[in-house]
Amino acid sequence: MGRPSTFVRLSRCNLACIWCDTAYTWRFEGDNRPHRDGLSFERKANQIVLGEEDVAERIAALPPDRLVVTGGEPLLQGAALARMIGALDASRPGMHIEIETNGTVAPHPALDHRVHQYNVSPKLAHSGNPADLALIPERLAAWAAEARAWFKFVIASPEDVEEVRALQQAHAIPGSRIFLMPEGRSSDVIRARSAWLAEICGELGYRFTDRLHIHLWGDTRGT
Ligand SMILES: Nc1nc2[nH]cc(C(=O)O)c2c(=O)[nH]1
Ligand code: SF4
Ligand SMILES: [Mg+2]
Repeated sequence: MGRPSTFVRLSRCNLACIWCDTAYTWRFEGDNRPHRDGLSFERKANQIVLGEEDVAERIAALPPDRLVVTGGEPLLQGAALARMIGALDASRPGMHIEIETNGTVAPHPALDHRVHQYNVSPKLAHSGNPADLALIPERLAAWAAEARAWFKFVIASPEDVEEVRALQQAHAIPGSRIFLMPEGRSSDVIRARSAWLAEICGELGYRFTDRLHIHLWGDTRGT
């Protein structure tokens, strides 16, 4: 948090979280999966198609030496991402590459060896996703065994933490690689939840993480 980074936000998601703050990446016309806002987004206005070389050039032209690929679910486009990062490596070697993922998709092998860090955010029951789509046991076990993977769970109420503890036990996730983050799209909600969530993290030995971008810029796009 706080490190200048270039973000690439990829369209489409295989999950549909009720509180998703980037529903414009997936809830296009005709997609009626439930979402708290009930908004539907015009695909043409919210999805642009760029070639891999073009994306690499745009990243190379920006100052940060850290790239965060997010979404949507970026691992749905793993092979294309591998080619994009290959092109980027030719023009800007040494970039630190992070991938954010909901943890349901295995990274494409051609992509995997280029990644320095995975930010894995499995979705709990309060996301509204069916557990058989959101929590895939062999995937969770694979991320738990992957030293580059850091887990981040979105928490709306103290009861959600019980679910984290059960997943941690069931899949042998090291507690030292677990972050808890409040659910919320405004500073007020995040601050109110941070008060009890930070205490719980202290008690259980998890890391707490804030949502700095919301405090700085609010729930806006491009941030
Ligand atoms: N409402 C809302 N709260 C959140 N807290 C963490 C989120 C995330 O993107 O991980 C998130 C999100 O996407 N939406
Ligand atoms: S997995 Fe992420 S991008 Fe997909 S719906 Fe959930 S919060 Fe949104
Ligand atoms: Mg998000």
